[in-house]
Parts: sequence; structure tokens; C-alpha cells
Amino acid sequence: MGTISVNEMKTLLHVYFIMGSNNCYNDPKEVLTKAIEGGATLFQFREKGTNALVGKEKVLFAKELQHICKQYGVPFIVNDDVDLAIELNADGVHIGQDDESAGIVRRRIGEGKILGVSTHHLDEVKRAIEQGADYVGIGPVFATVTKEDAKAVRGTVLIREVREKGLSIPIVGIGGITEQNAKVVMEAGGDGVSVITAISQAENPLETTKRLAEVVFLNSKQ
Ligand SMILES: Cc1ncsc1CCOP(=O)(O)O
Ligand SMILES: C=C1C=NC(C)=NC1=N
Ligand SMILES: [Mg+2]
Repeated sequence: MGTISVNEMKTLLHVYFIMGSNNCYNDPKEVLTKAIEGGATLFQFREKGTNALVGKEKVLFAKELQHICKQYGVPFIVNDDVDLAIELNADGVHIGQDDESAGIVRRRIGEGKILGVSTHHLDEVKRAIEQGADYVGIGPVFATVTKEDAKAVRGTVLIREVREKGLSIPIVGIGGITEQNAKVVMEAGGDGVSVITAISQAENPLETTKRLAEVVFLNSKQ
């Protein structure tokens, strides 16, 4: 655990928008602004997959989105790229099982930054907690087309398992989440939902985020 409290982390996870340049048809800066105005509580810059930006273009794009987050006071998290997170003095990083170990990343970013880890099984959750994660992402909960190498869809089995073991680690569900199914994630014991397509490709990102936030708050356990 870093210095952020469990309760503060759980609040930030309520509506966790994740996006990269290849997730949007419209201007990503516009989409991010609307998502935040609609109630997004945390943002993750996730620039990967087909046609993802690299090098200087990626850094400049990240800085543009970080600037928007700063204007609204929404923490800015960088996916995978720990060097970029440190270069930008981002508010935290999110890493997967195939990235550097959480223990090493925690030492590199320091205690004051947010560290999130993707997990797919109980042992991965326990290891993430031991190595200093502030939250875990659990998914894919529902079918997703966004992550090209997504693991098997597991529904809310692991979320329930973690809570049945009495582990209070902040949990965000991910994978195919929409306003129609977000309730399921919260009822299983999730603290929030992370979403790419449902917001980044929404007709009206502000209204969609607002509706998603309503579902999350109505079903929040705290
Ligand atoms: C990054 C990631 N990890 C598991 S599923 C997924 C993609 C989620 O995207 P979407 O919300 O569009 O299904
Ligand atoms: C794979 C992921 C799982 N969970 C979260 C929150 N972000 C990710 N990029
Ligand atoms: Mg990764």
C-alpha cells in the first residue's frame, strides 16, 4: 500500500475512465473533458494496441490529457509505461502481470503515487497486496473487444472470492462494462468500474458517464 488511504482509493475507483488515441472516433481531448464533466473520478492513459502512438507523439499526447485532468483535479494514471509515468510526474501507474513486478514499480514510483495491478486469480491479488498495490483491476468481467489479448471472461467470480476471503483491497472491475451491467460488479463487492468503449465511443460521453456514475453510487457498498 502507498500513502493513499483505502477509503480514498475506493472513492477514486468509482468511475475509472481508461482511454488511448485508438479507442476514440472523436477528439480524445473532447471525450476526456466530457467524461470528467459527466463524473469520471479517475483517468488512465492506456496507449497500446493497433495504431497506438509511440515516442514523442505519445509523450505529447499524454501531456495534453494530463493537462485536462489537472484542470479538473482528476488523478492521471499511466498504463504499463512506468518511465513515462515518472517523466510526467503522473499520479500513478497501472501494470499487468507481464510488466515489471509490483514491488519494483512501487520502489521506482515511491509511496506517494497510486499503484494499480491487473489480476485474474486470487494468488495474483494476494501478491499484489504484499508488493504494495493500492488497488487491483479484476477482469475481464464481461466480453470485451478492446483488449486484443484479454484473458478468459470470468464474470464476478474473483471479485466475490477476494471479498469472501475478507480482503479489503480496493477493487475495480474491467471488461465490457456498461451502464446496463455495472450494478453486477458493485453487488459482487467491486468499489467501482473501469470503462473504455462504453464512454470513449459513446454518442454522448458526458451523459453516458453520468448514468454510469449513478448506477455505481446507487450500488456502492460504502
Ligand atoms: C484493459 C482491459 N483489461 C481487461 S478487459 C480490458 C479492456 C476493457 O475495455 P472495454 O471497457 O472497452 O471492454
Ligand atoms: C488491464 C487493466 C486492468 N484494470 C485496469 C484498471 N486497467 C487496466 N489497464
Ligand atoms: Mg501491461
